[in-house]
Amino acid sequence: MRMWTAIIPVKRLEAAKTRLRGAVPVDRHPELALAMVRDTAAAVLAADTVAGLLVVTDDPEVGAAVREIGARVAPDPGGGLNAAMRFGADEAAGLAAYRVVLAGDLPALRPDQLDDVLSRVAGRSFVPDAAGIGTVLLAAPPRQPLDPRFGGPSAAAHAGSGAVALRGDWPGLRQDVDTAADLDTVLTLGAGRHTCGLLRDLGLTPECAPAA
Ligand SMILES: Nc1nc2c(ncn2[C@@H]2O[C@H](COP(=O)(O)OP(=O)(O)OP(=O)(O)O)[C@@H](O)[C@H]2O)c(=O)[nH]1
Ligand SMILES: C=C(OP(=O)(O)O)C(=O)O
Repeated sequence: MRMWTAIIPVKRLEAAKTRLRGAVPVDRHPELALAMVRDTAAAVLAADTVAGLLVVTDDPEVGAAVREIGARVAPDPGGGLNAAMRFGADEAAGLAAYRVVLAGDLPALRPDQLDDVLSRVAGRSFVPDAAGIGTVLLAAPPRQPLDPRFGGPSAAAHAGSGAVALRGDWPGLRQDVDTAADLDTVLTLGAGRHTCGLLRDLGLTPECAPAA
């Protein structure tokens, strides 16, 4: 089986998920951002096709949480999301590896969905988000630069740059959480245990992913 190095960029928690503010009480907001990162990272590390996970972040709490489950941490180079992805994939992981970059806000991701996607990758490829506008995953085979074009209508930008769009039945993978409405959808898809636990603590009744 082809083994992938996964990369997840994560902003500092105090600056993260601004469009999601108000979905939970303000004092729990950083905790929600962290819970989503932890669930995304755990699902990635549980995938059979993934050999290792590198998280690009300057946030000490995120760094400690993902190290605890076996991820490596690289510092944020500055310059925004695409710079962090490029650094993680092309420099820290290195061009010799199979590299896949994912957003850190996929709390309903399931390992088998990631395995299914990665088993289909031939050249540089991406998975559009649930709305078909953004991107949740970009993969590059060895020797091919990642060339990330995240931000705004990035699905069109990735297609325009020659990446292949992969489509399949991967609802957890495709559901990133940018807004309160996205969080509602995740409640029905089944969030991972950290996000689920936090939401339950807040009195909500989320569907939860089966224990790994
Ligand atoms: N390391 C790093 N990660 C980033 C940066 N900007 C965004 N990310 C991460 O990239 C992923 C997708 O980003 P967004 O969905 O736009 O998340 P966000 O920037 O926290 O959300 P908004 O504030 O609502 O725009 C998340 O895992 C973010 O934490 C950055 O400058 N550096
Ligand atoms: C950065 C992106 O995501 P979001 O819309 O979740 O910020 C993107 O899809 O390119």
